[in-house]
Amino acid sequence: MLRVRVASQEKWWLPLAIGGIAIVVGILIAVIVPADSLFRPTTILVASISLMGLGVVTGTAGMIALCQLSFAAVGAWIVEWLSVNDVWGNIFGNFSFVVYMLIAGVGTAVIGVIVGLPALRLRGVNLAVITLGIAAAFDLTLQKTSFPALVGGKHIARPFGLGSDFGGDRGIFIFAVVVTAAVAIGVTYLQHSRWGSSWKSVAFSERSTASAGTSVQFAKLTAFGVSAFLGGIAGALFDSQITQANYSSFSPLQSLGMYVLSAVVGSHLIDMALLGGILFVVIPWILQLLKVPLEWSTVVFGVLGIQALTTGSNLGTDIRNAFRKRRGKALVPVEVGIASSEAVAAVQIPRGTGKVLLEVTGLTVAFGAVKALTDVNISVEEGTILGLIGPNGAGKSTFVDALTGFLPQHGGTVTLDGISLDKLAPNRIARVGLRRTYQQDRVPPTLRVGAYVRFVSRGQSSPTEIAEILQFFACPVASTPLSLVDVGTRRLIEVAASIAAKPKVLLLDEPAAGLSHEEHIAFGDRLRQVPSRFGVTILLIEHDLDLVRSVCSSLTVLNFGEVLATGSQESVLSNPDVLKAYMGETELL
Ligand SMILES: Nc1ncnc2c1ncn2[C@@H]1O[C@H](COP(=O)(O)OP(=O)(O)OP(=O)(O)O)[C@@H](O)[C@H]1O
Repeated sequence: MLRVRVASQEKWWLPLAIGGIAIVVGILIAVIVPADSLFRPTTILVASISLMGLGVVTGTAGMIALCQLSFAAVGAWIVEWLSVNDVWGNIFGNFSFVVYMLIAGVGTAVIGVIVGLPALRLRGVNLAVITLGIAAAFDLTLQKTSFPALVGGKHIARPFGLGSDFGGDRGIFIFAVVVTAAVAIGVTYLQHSRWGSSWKSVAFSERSTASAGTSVQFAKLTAFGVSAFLGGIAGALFDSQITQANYSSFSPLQSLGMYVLSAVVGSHLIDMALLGGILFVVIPWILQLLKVPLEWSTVVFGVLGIQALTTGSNLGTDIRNAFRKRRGKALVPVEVGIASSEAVAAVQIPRGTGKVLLEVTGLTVAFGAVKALTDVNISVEEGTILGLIGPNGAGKSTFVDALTGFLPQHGGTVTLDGISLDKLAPNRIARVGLRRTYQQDRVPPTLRVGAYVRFVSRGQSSPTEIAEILQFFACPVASTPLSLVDVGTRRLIEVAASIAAKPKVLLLDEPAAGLSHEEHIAFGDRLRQVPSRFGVTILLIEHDLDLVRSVCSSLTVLNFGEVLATGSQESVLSNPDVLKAYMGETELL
């Protein structure tokens, strides 16, 4: 289910308030500015809506889509067909255009989801080529078939019975203001919803998105669907303005220009989408005034695009960072502050309940000729912390990948609390109750701490519980942007978020990497409490043997992909084979 929640609980009303103010300002502009000067401002709003859609799929979800104006064309086509045939005019009267516009949005969203299907397999340039190809195909089709109003030699009726005179232009502008404000409010809430978090997560790491229990396919397709919906609404609104569409308004080249603008300004930010809308209309207009051929606007957009894509930044983020700097809130590492206390240090190494929760039997993984794991058998007892150690390349991370569904071709079986995980996709495995963290940083910096933890925990913990877990691991408060947090702390937040998901078993892949030795000890003190305090059983992969000694109920050693020893800490760490396997590292033992 889609749950909407803005970053700061107290400020859920803010987008509504800003939207309301924007509508009032828009009406004032409509009253003050002569009606015959409102055509371009209306087009700016239409372009802004289209850019907000592009901001979702490109700026937020990180996918290249070069067919946004094709979506607008689809929206315009649907609205024209419904209007020309006056399908429900007698039912909805003056409001029928609004109904047609919504239908156009939904219809275009369906097309958007279909167009988004290649994105499930393709990325980067390949996806760009496909979406540009789709734009070209739409363009050719529209050239051949044209729009219903043009074909019938008609103009569609404007909404609310507005005429095509200047008074009507004023009304259309006010209508466009209201629609733009509604879209901006909707996009803002969506960006802060679970969908929005999944888009930001998938842009940063598809693997960690799946590990958080979210379907990568769903995240990508919803981004395409929402983007196309907004494209369709923009197209329909444009039609209400011009009353008869022509294919030349939706060319692939203009879609390309719009993509570039979106990247340059950062149109996932609402104010920047508005700025993009202004540039989209004003640049060709200035060229027209200067009597420069309009095609040159494409060159201007191209130059801006090269600048944006090569620097990897956008105007919106740069402006916000500059403001932060001015207000003394520049990018500074947030202090971790995780420290040992005597009370915490006194907590004993956890003892299990005797029940086997995770059972791995005969796990075998080969990468071509390299046998990464051979017939590995491991069982993890409920309520314990099992340490999985071994030299570099022993197969520890491969073990975690295989268990969590990222190596589906593995041999052997894995059961969690009696449920077979063998045929399940990574996001299903996470939902069944086997979670993992990563050796590399996979925490999306575009989210805030609280939004990230809510996204990963999938509603398993209340806001109070989340605040408690964050405090327990000395993580920054929920409102902190993750981009301000150093990598070591981000890994702690990843652990805290995974615990907030209340999995049955959590696989931690070197969770303390990036922390100082003292922080390692303090982290170990917290970790020891996790099984009893949060009911989460842990399998810990760790090179720091001080940490391993301080938390693990038992140990398993992997070497060359095979289990070398398993049992209590004392028996394993004094095993001569283990000492030999570590060789140069024996002083560690
Ligand atoms: N995608 C892959 N393709 C080919 N070989 C791989 C792949 N992933 C891992 N391996 C090989 O499998 C073996 C086990 O690697 P793995 O990363 O699981 O070890 P590890 O114990 O986690 O090492 P480290 O402690 O350095 O993280 C190594 O020989 C590695 O080179």
